[in-house]
Amino acid sequence: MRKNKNKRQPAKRKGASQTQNSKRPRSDSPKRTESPQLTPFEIFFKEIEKFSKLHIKDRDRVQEILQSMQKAGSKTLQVISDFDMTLTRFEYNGKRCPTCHNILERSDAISSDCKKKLQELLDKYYPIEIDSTLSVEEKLPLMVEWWTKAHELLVNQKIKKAGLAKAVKDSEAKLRDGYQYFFDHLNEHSIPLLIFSAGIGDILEEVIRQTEVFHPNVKVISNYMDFDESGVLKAFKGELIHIYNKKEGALLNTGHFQELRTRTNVLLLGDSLGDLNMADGVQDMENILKIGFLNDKVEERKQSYLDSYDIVLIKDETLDVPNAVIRFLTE
Ligand SMILES: Nc1ccn([C@@H]2O[C@H](COP(=O)(O)O)[C@@H](O)[C@H]2O)c(=O)n1
Repeated sequence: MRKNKNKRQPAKRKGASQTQNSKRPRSDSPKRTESPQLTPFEIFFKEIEKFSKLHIKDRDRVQEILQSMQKAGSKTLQVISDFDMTLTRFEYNGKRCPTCHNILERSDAISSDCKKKLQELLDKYYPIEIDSTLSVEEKLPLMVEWWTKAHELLVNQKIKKAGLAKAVKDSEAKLRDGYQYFFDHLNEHSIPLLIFSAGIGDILEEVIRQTEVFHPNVKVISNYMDFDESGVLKAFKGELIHIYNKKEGALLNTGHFQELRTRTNVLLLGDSLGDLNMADGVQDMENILKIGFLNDKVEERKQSYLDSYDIVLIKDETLDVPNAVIRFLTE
C-alpha cells in the first residue's frame, strides 16, 4: 500500500460547463456570462455537473434533499460509507485494485495452494455478485457460501496478526483520489464517518492507518478476525457481514446509531445495491442522499443504479463528487 500523494481538493466553483447530464436548458449564446443571482445550490450544481461521470435521474429530488440537509446544518450530518471499491479504487493503470480479502489472500501469509483455491472462489462467485439477471434472493445464499468458504480457508492458514501490516504495506490497495480531503474535512468538522464493510475489518483499519486518515471520527463495522493468545487467527468474530445483509448488521449496532441520534441527515456512499441498507439503523432519519459508484458491468446495471441511488458515478476513480457535496453541506 503506497501512500497516495494525491491531496486533490474539490474544484473551485467557477466557470463550470454544462454536461449532457444537466436537465437545465443550455444557453446558445457563447457570450452569456454567469448570473450573479445564482443560489448556493445552483453554484454547487454547476460545479458537480462538469463531471462527465456523474449521472442523476432526478435533479429536483437531489436539490430538495441537499437544500434541506444544508439548512439543517453540519451538526445534523453523518456519513455512512462502504469501503471496498467505494472508498478504495476499483482500477489503477488498467489493473484491478484489491479488496480487503484480496490484500490478505495475495499476501505471503497465504500458501500458494490456498491462493489458488481462493482465486477459484473469486472466479466463481464475483460474477454472481455483479450479475444483474439474478435477484438478491438468488444471490444471497451463494454470497454466504463464498464468504464462509473463504474465511474457512483463511483460518486454516494460521495467519499471524503481526503480519497484517506487512500484507497491507506490500499490497496494491489505493484509496480513491481525493481521499485526503474527504477524511480530513469530515474530521475537522466533527462529522461522524461510519465505514460499513463486508470486507475484513483488521485489514481495512490497517489501510486507513497506513494512509494516516484513521481519525477519531471514524467508526468501522466489518468482519473482524479473532486471534488466539499467541496472535494466530482462530476464527472470525460475531455475525458474518456479506454484501446483502448490511441491514441486519446495521440493526445489530443500535448503540452506535443511538449515540448519533441527533444526526438525522445522512450521506451514504456505496458500490452495490446491498449498500443501500447501511443506513437502516439510523434513528429518526430526515434526509438521505445516496451516492453510488458503478464500477463494473456498467450497461447492464446502470438503470438499477439510477433508480436506487440519487447520484451515480460511472467508472469514476475519485471522491470529487462526495467531496463537493460535503463541502456544500459544511459551508
Ligand atoms: N472472499 C471474498 C469475499 C468478498 N470479496 C469482495 O469484498 C467486497 C465486500 O466489501 P465491501 O467493503 O464492499 O462491503 C465485495 O464487493 C466482494 O467482491 C472478496 O474480494 N473476496
